[in-house]
Amino acid sequence: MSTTPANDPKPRRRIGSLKLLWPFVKPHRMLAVGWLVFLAISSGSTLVLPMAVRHMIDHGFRNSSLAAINASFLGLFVVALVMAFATAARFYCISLLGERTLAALRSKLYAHVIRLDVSFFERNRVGELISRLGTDTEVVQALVGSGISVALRSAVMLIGATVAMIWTSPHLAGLTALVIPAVVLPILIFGRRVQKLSRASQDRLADAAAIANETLNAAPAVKAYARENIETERYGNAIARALSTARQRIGMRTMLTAAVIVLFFGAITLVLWVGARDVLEGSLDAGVLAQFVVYAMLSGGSMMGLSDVWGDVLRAAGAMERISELFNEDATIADPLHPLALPHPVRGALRFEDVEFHYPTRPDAPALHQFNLDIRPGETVALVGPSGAGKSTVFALLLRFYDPQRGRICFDGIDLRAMSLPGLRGAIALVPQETVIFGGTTANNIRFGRQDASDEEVRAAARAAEAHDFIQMLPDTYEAELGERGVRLSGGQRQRIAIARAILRNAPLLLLDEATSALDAQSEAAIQQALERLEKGRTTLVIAHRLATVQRADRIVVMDGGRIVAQGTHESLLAEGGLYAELARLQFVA
Ligand SMILES: Nc1ncnc2c1ncn2[C@@H]1O[C@H](COP(=O)(O)OP(=O)(O)OP(=O)(O)O)[C@@H](O)[C@H]1O
Repeated sequence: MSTTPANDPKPRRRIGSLKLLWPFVKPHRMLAVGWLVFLAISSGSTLVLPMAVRHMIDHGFRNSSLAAINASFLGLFVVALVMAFATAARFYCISLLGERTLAALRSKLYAHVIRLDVSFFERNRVGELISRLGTDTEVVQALVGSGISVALRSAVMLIGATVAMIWTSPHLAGLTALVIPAVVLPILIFGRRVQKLSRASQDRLADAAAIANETLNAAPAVKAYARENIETERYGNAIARALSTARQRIGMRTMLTAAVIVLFFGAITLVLWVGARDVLEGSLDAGVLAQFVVYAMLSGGSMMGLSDVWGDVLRAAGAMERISELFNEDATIADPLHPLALPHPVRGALRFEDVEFHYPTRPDAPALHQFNLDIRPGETVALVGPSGAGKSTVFALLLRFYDPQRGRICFDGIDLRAMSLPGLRGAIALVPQETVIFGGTTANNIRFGRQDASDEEVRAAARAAEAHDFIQMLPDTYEAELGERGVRLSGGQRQRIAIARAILRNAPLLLLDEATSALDAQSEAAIQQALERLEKGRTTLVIAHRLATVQRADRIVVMDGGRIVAQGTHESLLAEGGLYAELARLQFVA
């Protein structure tokens, strides 16, 4: 996903990526229109000011009647009032437009990313994604909320002041035009370099953010291995790389700014010098020269505003390009055009037909090989085998986190790929090896299993999962805040929350991945009963490392190296000897 500056696309295409912003700006175009109107008013009133200056110099002071002076200054004040109001209104419109655009962009980006395949999250570091949601969108907001405003205002002022300069003195304006290329050229040359460096520095920052995210999330592990110094150095190096790119960018921009100012004021001084000689010769009015000077200053200021903002435009274009890369990522695991629904009621028959599968990141290492398995409705099947045998992979394929490269998997006779994802996943309850607890109350954490469950149902599920007792001991019981900023649960407690979720989900297919591994013997015995009740009447696949779980199963499937090497009951497999007997002898302890 990260692109090296060396293969950067052409700047024109880069700037073109800003077009992608339009759908986010469009719903708020009235703000943009309001902004344009106020921009016109404020720019207009600014352009009127020099005329008032000329008027005062040419007439006001010479025929110094008090009434005329009063009128001049009152006029000036009114123009200033209009300018103030229009400027404030313009600021309001554009800032709000920026915020709204950013909010819409962030929401849409998140909604897109969260739907991407599981493999996408394996290929990309979460820290980097968070940086895109944060930093990149902020850069874009800076452009929409102020950069574009400065750019357009400067452009309008530049055009207005230029026209006014020509109108004031075509002779001096012509001279000015001759020296303009000397000012514009450096902007173009340095601008391109600034833009390349902008993108590179954003990339480096995202790298650093990814490291921080990874290590801060695993702070206990870092401490346990006393790696604070090593990690600090790693992060420091990443920041140093970001800093060095940023320094190059700042250096380039500094040169750009200096060059523009020197060249511009050089040009203005030259023109003024000629104008002053004209005044001395009597071919030019002093008032006209004064008016021309003010317009020239205005156009100079605008020009600088433009050169300043050009860097922002390029930065935002770079950021938008990175954002659009994310938008261009498509989920390959997606709903078919005309999804088939599971029968009513769901029976729960599963069938793996000649399944071949390797993880996208490991094309040379098949995780499942010639995998064939038929599971009857309501059957409880235990998957056993050494670590890395492919047991969790069977679950990942059933959940359609990945599609097999060959063969097919059917649920009640329907190929998983022919179903909608919510249709398929809605029929599955998973108790994973690692339970994730989200920020929120205990009740809502259990409700993760089924959003619309009532408080009563949540409690009943907790009771059945043997979680009620420990929840009662929490401060605020079911309303206790869990997760990062709340109560931390033990491994066994988390596992019981996960089981409660599965109970609440009440799905026809139950996937238990070492569901009781973190429990003590007493809780496990109680939970085994709860699970046994839960398994009644639904198809259950259990990944088991423990004898107790395995003996409960109707059938045991022994896996090794991505294949099924034996299957049967506990007794028959023991009698057969082989891998199962060996595992049983070791009590399945992995
Ligand atoms: N996301 C992944 N990307 C690449 N390879 C993976 C991924 N997950 C698992 N593998 C590989 O696929 C093979 C099967 O892994 P799997 O997790 O299915 O084994 P398992 O039998 O569940 O092991 P365990 O009992 O240790 O959990 C292993 O060689 C593993 O390294």
